[in-house]
Amino acid sequence: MTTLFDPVKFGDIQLANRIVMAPLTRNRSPKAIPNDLNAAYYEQRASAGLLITEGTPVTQQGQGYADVPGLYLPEAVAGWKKVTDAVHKKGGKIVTQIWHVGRVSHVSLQPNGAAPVAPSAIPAGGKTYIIDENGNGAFAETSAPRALEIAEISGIVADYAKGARAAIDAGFDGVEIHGANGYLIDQFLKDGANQRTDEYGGSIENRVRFALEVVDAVAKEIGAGRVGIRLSPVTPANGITESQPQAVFNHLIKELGSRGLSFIHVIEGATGGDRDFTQGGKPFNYQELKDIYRKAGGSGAWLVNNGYDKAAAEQAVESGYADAVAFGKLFIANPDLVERFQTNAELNELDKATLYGGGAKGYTDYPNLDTAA
Ligand SMILES: C=C(C(=O)O)c1ccccc1
Repeated sequence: MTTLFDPVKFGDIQLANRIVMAPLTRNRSPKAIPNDLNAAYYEQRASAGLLITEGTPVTQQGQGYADVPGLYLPEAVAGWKKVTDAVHKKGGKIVTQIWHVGRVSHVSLQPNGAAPVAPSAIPAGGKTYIIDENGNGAFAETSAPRALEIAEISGIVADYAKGARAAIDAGFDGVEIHGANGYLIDQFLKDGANQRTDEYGGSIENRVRFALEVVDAVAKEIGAGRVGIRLSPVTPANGITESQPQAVFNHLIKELGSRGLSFIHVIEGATGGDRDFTQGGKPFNYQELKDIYRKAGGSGAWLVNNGYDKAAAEQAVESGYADAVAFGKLFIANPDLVERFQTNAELNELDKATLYGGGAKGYTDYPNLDTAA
């Protein structure tokens, strides 16, 4: 019987175990440049089967929060090299999550203070994290977006491919395309954010077009076996809504089945919240989604996430439903989560006050079993 501690292949990427660190924004890379503290943080967690870094914008236009690391400056690629070198020296594997926030941004973060872009001029609502006029981190309402002109879209698709190339140049083992949590790709997928009347809006076939163009461009650039995608069919994150999520994601996953991807990463329920949350008036069927993917020829690893503990993760893998499980908050507080699971050791408590922004406190100062002894 397969267990969490057995190796697994994510396309071209070989994992030593099936315990994955989920992407986690931590806002500790001033000027969007990864630094030595970031390298230490990821190195501490290198025993994961796979590290998926925090969301990494492919352009400044794709940046939605202050102090997140990017992939669009040469200094940032050099900064990421420190991270990948440190993780690889520990025998770890690491991919970066390539990201464009779309409407979830603020004019102070955008090139020339411009409006954020989106499929349609529909605000996300909610807040984002900026650096205020006094140089302090602060939460601010997201700015009203403008609708992308159709002529702009191919350029953004190319930006993802450039970002993926930069990721490989920075030493990453691959990329995860951020297609979840109400950001740009999710905005195109869902009818609450996408009310376009051209070939990128209206029908389900049109609304998945942008996601598939990004997948194809990134796979062409770095090889499909190094490309995963994160999806969140029913999350309400960042004000996103969809009236028929099962139909949208069944169609998308069928299209992804023929593309030879490394992995499919699915957030079940509301991101960071209720696993049973749904949209469209009926429960979402995740098993159906996976079955359609496999039936369509999808051989990528099936990675699940959101609120799993060790027992639930073991059940998901041992039953054959999931190939691996991603853990977010547990990896923040437990750098050696794999060893703690293996030895049934007590887990560190998460300090919620230090999740975003700041320095080593609540970032690189969580004890591992050796230091705690
Ligand atoms: C990248 C994020 C996501 O996917 O939700 C994110 C961004 C800011 C805070 C928490 C999470």
